[in-house]
Amino acid sequence: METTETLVKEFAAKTRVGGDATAFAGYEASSAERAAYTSPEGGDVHVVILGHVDAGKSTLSGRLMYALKAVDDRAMHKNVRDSKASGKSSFAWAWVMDCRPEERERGVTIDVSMKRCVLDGHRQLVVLDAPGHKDFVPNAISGASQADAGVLVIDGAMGGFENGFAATPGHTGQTREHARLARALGLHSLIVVINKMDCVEYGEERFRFVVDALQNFLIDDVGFSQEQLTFVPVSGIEGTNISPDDAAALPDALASWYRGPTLVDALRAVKIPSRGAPKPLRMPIADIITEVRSLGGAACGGKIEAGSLMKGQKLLVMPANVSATVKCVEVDGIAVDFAPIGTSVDVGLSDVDSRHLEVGSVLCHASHPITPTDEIEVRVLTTDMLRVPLLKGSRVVLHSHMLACDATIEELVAQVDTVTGDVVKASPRCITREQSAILRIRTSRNICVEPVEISPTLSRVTLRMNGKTMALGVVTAIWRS
Ligand SMILES: Nc1nc2c(ncn2[C@@H]2O[C@H](COP(=O)(O)OP(=O)(O)OP(=O)(O)O)[C@@H](O)[C@H]2O)c(=O)[nH]1
Repeated sequence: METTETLVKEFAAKTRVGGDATAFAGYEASSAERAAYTSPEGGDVHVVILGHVDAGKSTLSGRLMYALKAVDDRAMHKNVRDSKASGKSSFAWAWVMDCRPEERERGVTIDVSMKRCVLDGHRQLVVLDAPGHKDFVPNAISGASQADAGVLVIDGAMGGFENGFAATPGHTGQTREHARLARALGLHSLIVVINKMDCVEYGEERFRFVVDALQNFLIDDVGFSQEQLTFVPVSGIEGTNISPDDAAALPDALASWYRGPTLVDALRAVKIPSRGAPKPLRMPIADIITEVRSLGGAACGGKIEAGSLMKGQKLLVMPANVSATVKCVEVDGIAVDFAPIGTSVDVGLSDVDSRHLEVGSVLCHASHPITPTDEIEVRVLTTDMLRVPLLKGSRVVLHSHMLACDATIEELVAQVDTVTGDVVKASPRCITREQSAILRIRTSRNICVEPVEISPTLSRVTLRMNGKTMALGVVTAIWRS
């Protein structure tokens, strides 16, 4: 067993690596990579659908897929027929996304499902439908960590919004938790969909009531700016206000007062911010693929968060630190020679044992790999779900991109001001709810994360305890052994 003394000795031998703009000074990007980094369109738009359980996320995602022609009439007729036969006809649209037998049986989303369609002339939309149930929040986190923008679905029916937004001891609606996740995981914009408007006769008063309450919370408590938010009233079940192509079908009760965008208009307006200078390949593994024959024996899927992937390229799988060669790259089942930053891909690898591929590992540029670590410094904001103060020695589950790992808080470095980041108290004895803090954390195994100055996406962390999200933030430094 490790004693405190051995841990201190071990820690003293490590080197702190903070953010450094010159980290990849020697990296020479290819011209195709540079072009992808400066493209005004910025590649695929990844959107995560979040919200309280039963808010209507899967139904809405199904409608969206249909409106954008990713599901045809035949497939929809089959869903209607099959859902009716199993006595679950109200879930026909949700079944477009919820494909697992267990999900269909229980009428709940368990894992994130991903579907792709054409958003406009040039861009693809990748929809990640996240589960709303509190037991599956880790899956919602991994969905949100791949996304550029979020759609927060609110049940607008009387009592529905109130239930999802509740914040009483013993019952916290997932609306609050998901909104905080969306912000902490760095989503650039949030489309807030007020769903089930058919249940309130498309009334303006109800829409305004829900928007006012949410706007105050999202701006004052969560930290979104007004410009990052768009509010859209819809009915997923009736297909109302989903796409501009259906504009003629707006019910009079809504058309009489609503002049804003449809959901598809709001999605088309999502802009991907500038990506800065090209960086070496980073692709966190989101899933291991076993059944797609064209990809071969060692294959995985994920989103390229930095750099690019090319057929024939040599790379390193970290933290295992084993090399591999890219045998093939597929985008939506179609083989490509090159895939740039921001693309969700399936990759077949050769010269590697598939046992080295794990969800949460990262495919890296062969000469500029990520540094694995088991000691990190994070700057976090604790949530109102933190009931027991954080202490030195508190055990948590750390989530970052696709990985989840047991971890221990080794040191409360400082309590800092939530707005300015200035140190309020060095080495505090404890950290309570809704406080900002710098913590040193030791993970139970080597993980791949990067300081926020180097990678905004691979630095985001969520700390959970007893199934609740109790702190959200970013990695500020790692220690190299
Ligand atoms: N009246 C009405 N019912 C809706 C609407 N959208 C969804 N529902 C119903 O709400 C229930 C839940 O819908 P889902 O789409 O499965 O909800 P969800 O948010 O994806 O559920 P989880 O992923 O399990 O959290 C189903 O019975 C739907 O038919 C709507 O716009 N109006």
